[in-house]
Amino acid sequence: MRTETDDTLLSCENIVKRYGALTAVDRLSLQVRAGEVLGIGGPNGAGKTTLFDMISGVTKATEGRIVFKSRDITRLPPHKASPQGLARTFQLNAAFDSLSVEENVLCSAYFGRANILFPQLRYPPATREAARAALSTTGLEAAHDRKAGSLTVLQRKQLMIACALATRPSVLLLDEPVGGLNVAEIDQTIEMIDKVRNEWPVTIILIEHVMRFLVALCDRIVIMHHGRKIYEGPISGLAGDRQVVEVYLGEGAARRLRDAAERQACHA
Ligand SMILES: Nc1ncnc2c1ncn2[C@@H]1O[C@H](COP(=O)(O)OP(=O)(O)OP(=O)(O)O)[C@@H](O)[C@H]1O
Repeated sequence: MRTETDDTLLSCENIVKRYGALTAVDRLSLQVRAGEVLGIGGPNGAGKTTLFDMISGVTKATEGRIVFKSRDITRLPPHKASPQGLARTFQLNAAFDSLSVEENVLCSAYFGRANILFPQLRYPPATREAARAALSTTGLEAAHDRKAGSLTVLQRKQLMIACALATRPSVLLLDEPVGGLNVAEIDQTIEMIDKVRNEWPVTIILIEHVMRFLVALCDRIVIMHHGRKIYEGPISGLAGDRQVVEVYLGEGAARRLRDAAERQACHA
């Protein structure tokens, strides 16, 4: 069933990804509206990263169609998807360790923008401005000349987000942005994503297991299991969904989630 509306920015239509006999994503359909923050959850191996891989062109869908800004992007490779307005981060560090923070962000801002392998000695002013704004939003300005290899885990995650932002995306895909961070760092990242929302005209899709992060930021959530969508709706409905509790949350997490959603509603 198509539920596309006028403000649909990205649409996945019955997409499938098979790796040999394994079906990692199984006829998944999804619409993302301009301006929303959509969370994607689900157990390990559910197909969440594979979904991001297909949208960002890192891997090609076996079947189905991905439409972005009314254009079929199903077969676009990453260097062509990026200038269209799609950017992503990865679960693990994806920076050039021997380059500085600023050089990493400049490389990203330039990615896919010109038909030459190496930029001129001087980047165009628009590239420099995008890099500067991305460093400012992510709080990395003071670390701009540090080598990426010397950064803390939190700073590396901030750098991946800065690199993605510098491409000036319409849709930003964040793959486990707080995985491995402590509570204070998770709170700092929530503040940063809020800042991204306020300062950049961007729609965000994020994969995360940390429920308080999802509760704080997401307008809507999709839960995947064995490559399929088993839940789509508000976070407040998750703890009452029997299948989600059974295959993903468990009773304890469902209770904590209910409490967190109530606290969030009180503060809203
Ligand atoms: N390149 C690949 N070749 C073969 N199988 C793959 C490949 N990439 C992913 N898979 C398999 O596809 C399934 C879905 O993997 P995926 O990484 O998308 O899950 P996930 O929901 O992101 O899991 P996690 O929460 O652990 O990151 C898994 O069984 C995984 O082993």
